[in-house]
Amino acid sequence: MSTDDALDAGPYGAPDRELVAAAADADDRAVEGALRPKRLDDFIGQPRVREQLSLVLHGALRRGRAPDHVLLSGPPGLGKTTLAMIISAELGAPLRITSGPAIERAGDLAAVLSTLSEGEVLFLDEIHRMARPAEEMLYVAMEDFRVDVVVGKGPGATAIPLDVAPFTLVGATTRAGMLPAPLRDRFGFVAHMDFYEPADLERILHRSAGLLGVVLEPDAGQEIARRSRGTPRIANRLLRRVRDYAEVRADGRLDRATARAALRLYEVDDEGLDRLDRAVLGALLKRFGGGPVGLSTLAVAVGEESETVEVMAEPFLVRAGLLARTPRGRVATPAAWSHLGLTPPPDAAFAGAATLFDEADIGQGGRLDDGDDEPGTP
Ligand SMILES: Nc1ncnc2c1ncn2[C@@H]1O[C@H](COP(=O)(O)OP(=O)(O)OP(=O)(O)O)[C@@H](O)[C@H]1O
Repeated sequence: MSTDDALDAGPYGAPDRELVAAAADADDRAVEGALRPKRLDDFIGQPRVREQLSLVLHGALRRGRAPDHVLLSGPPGLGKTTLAMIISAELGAPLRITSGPAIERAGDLAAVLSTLSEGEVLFLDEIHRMARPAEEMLYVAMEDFRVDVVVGKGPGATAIPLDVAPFTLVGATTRAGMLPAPLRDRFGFVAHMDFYEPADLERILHRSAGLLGVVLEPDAGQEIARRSRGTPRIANRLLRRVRDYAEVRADGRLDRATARAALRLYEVDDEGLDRLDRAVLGALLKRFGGGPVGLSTLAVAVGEESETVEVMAEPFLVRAGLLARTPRGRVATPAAWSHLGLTPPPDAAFAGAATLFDEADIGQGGRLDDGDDEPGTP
């Protein structure tokens, strides 16, 4: 098997997206649910978001009113769903969960909104993927607690206004830049969630190990945290894989040697890069000489959707200082070349020479020209 094949294949020869994919198998999802912190005090890391949110919630509780609508934005697996559940728990209010892709028509949203009870928290995951007509209905509902249901078609169509009980919308998005401004502006509080520090991930891992009933040795915790791409979901998932390895192949102890061996088996490298990250970097360096190259060209080269590369791989690669988004396309940094053990050609474009963008744009869907229309892009 060539190195590239090895990158493309999982431990059993099948494509291995398990460690990074947002969709875990049913078992993993059940465990993931059990590991969620239930109250704001148990939520580790993100101190700014926690403090700001705490003020929003406690201010509303003191006034006895529903709090402002909340938008949570950031890369997958950082705890947006967990925070939505915490908001409902802190308010002592019921939680209704739906998602943008499930709302294909305005009528789907009207059905949800018209059955909300007073004070209910509505969690709308992937809010940027909701149908346009539903978005317009949502603006009105957020502001006036009313929906206009249109009956009939053409000139005879009439809008029947329906009252909606005062509710709190918690929207979550990996691409805040894709939300139309009128929708974004109707959120009273926007929380930008950032990747976690390794020390916070270590605390999350020890808490999770306690809940799973296993003893995680401190240096193993450090090792897993360092390779978790700043993401609690990945940290918890790696912990479960290390536990499997310890139980099946070793003496059951979750120590550093076992953690290292398990992570090697699952193709998580020293910096936490997984198969998709390395495939993206590999294509950028080996096929496009380090860039600049457009996002969709890069995505085709690794056999993925542009959105998968943009949401799942890029934010971390940017954060790790391996890739930069520039107006002309994606560019590898010198660190990317050395990470893959390659020597840059003398004419390689380096990110340092290009205009860099604020990290807040990355993963929030900040619209940059991805350079796809650039003449000469392969
Ligand atoms: N701050 C935290 N402290 C402890 N555990 C956390 C924290 N944040 C997230 N987790 C854990 O990480 C897992 C993923 O979190 P969650 O599902 O809330 O992420 P998400 O941002 O909603 O992801 P997605 O956008 O992919 O749905 C959960 O099982 C939860 O246990």
